[in-house]
Amino acid sequence: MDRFRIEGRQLLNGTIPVSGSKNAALPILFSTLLGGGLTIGNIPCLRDITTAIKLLSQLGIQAGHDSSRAAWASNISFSERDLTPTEAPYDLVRVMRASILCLGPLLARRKKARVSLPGGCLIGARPVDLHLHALQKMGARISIDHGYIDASTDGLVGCDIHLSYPTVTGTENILMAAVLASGTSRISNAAQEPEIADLAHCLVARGAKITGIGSSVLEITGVDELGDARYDVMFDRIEAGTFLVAGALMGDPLSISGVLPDQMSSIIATLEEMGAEIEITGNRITLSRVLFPRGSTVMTDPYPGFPTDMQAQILPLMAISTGPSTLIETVFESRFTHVMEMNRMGANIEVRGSHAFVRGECSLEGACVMASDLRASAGLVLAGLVAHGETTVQRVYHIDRGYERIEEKLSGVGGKIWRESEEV
Ligand SMILES: CC(=O)N[C@H]1[C@@H](OP(=O)(O)OP(=O)(O)OC[C@H]2O[C@@H](n3ccc(=O)[nH]c3=O)[C@H](O)[C@@H]2O)O[C@H](CO)[C@@H](O)[C@@H]1O
Ligand SMILES: C=C(OP(=O)(O)O)C(=O)O
Repeated sequence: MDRFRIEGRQLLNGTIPVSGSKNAALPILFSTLLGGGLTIGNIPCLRDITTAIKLLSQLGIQAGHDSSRAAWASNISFSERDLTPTEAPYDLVRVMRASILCLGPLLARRKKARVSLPGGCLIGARPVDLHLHALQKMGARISIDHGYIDASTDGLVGCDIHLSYPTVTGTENILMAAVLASGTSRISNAAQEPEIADLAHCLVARGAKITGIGSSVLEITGVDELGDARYDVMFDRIEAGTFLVAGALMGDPLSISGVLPDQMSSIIATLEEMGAEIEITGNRITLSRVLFPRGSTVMTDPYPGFPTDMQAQILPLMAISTGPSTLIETVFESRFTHVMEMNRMGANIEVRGSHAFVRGECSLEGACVMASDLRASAGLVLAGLVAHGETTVQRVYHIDRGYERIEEKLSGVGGKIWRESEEV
């Protein structure tokens, strides 16, 4: 197990290139189960991506290279080798919930799937009932057996699906299933996250018929098969937002490059409200540290709202602000595990239900803290960057799920952050 050691209060100056998006790359990777050959570019080197490629290989999808870290390439070609396997086992689903994304494609292409139930996690219960109801409506027979979703069909049939909540992976699973279903499907109240549009554009490039991309109503007319294509994954909005907060904390100035600023408006607006002066030039965003950040009220929401995947990262800025802030988490019921650790660094945050009340005016101090999930880890790294003295963030395997070489990217702009092996 690795940990990060961070020497705080170093000014960050320069440009950080933003990597390909984890949450766009994963559904695109699982879409290879729909058939056809696909070369994917701009794939980030992340633990979740290697897990996905391992699962795909067990499901008969061949990656055109050795996907180990040492031999990593950001362009990888995928092709179908064997259409018989249909099981996503617990040991892989357990380490990555997004494995549920193989359910829709497997059912559509192979008419059968056995996928371990992902179960709850530290950020909330995270059921998949909306995925299952929609697939049942399309003609899947589904039962739960010893912790596994057992699904089969004689052929999926397009239909109207209204989602009672705009679930992200739910929308992606249904979209992928509908692409090979017979007839037309209409998904209303679909999630509108840009990563879903990225998946849809990739499917269209392979011959899928989808309209309404980027909106809350998707219409899909099924096709018999998908063709070959090459597709580059979009930038990671959450990685980009994380570095923007680093800029607001310690930028001198700090830029991020390779982004579409329009897709980051809620994060940019929040930072501006807190006092950041943000300059946007093409696909680059620049800001400097905010000497006296203002407190704010931020509520997480589905896109285009403020992303829940950014709430742990905005907290250190709130903690040092000149006035109080309130952070309201509406997407997941228990996504505040980082608060206790931030309080150990001197923050003054009180959680009551879905609300975190941040007193502000704190001077954060380095401490030994423990990461409990992916974004919690990122929030603790940011707290370490602005804290006085040394911070140690333990269990950084969480951050390796979703941030590509974060310590190298931060060191490259002047941060003092080192990866060390943790003694167990
Ligand atoms: C791999 C990926 O893209 N992960 C993202 C995806 O997760 P994920 O797709 O799991 O998140 P959802 O949008 O599905 O979940 C949002 C809310 O809906 C609830 N829900 C969801 C499905 C369902 O069948 N029933 C149900 O009740 C969940 O418990 C949660 O409270 O979107 C989240 C919300 O933006 C992000 O935090 C995750 O980073
Ligand atoms: C919660 C996240 O990922 P996942 O849905 O894969 O757990 C995340 O990216 O912050």
